[in-house]
Amino acid sequence: MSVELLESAKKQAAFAAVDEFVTADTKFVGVGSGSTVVYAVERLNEKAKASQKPLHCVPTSFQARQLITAADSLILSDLESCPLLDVCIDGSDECDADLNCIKGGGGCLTQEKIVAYNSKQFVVIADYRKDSTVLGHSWRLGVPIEVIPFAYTAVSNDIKRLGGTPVLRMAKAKAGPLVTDNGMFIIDADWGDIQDPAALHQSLIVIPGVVETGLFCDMAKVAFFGQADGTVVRKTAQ
Ligand SMILES: O=C[C@H](O)[C@H](O)[C@H](O)COP(=O)(O)O
Repeated sequence: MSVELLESAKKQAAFAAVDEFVTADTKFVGVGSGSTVVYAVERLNEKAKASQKPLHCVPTSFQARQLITAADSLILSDLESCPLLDVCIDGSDECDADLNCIKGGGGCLTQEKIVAYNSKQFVVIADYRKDSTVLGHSWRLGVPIEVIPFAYTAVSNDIKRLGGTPVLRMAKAKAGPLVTDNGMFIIDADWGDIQDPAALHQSLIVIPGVVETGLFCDMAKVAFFGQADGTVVRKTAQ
């Protein structure tokens, strides 16, 4: 599939989600991170401009903050000012049949989970490649796990004990590890097909040094998947 068609699939998904979940009554929106969210912000900005009503947007990353700031009709906000959001719209690296997600492929996950948790609705937008049945099946880069730098070897050893294969994520244009928006490292850990993502998350989150995992379980109720043919498949959690 061409890059143009893939981008178009992302855009269709993002526009469909914003059009359904951002209504005249919507005031507070969580803005996810990644390449698909760029189109959601474009649509949010169009809606805010057309309605002339304030749309307060809480970012989930430095990237999201920049997108909101660059959009001339959106109001940049935070969880102190807006502790409960109407909706959070975010991308995903893989989504299973129950709409559990793997997130963090772009290095953002902890702020994303906090914002999604503090939203009345969490809506996923993605292209068709992310639509899966079992997590870990199509996303082969591993589950992103954000860790305190001091603890990364200890956490890696615990991940091995849990049957995973941990890899410290390295930066692209800097020597050494990737450093997240929170000053942390990311370990990508592969388990192959993950039959019980909630149980795996629980095993990981109790390890000292783990800040958050990229397993978003039982959070999304609706997902929009842009297709290669320009249509959008809307799925609800089973
Ligand atoms: O770290 C990045 C975030 O979790 C993204 O939402 C996720 O990687 C999906 O990104 P994209 O829309 O670029 O596929």
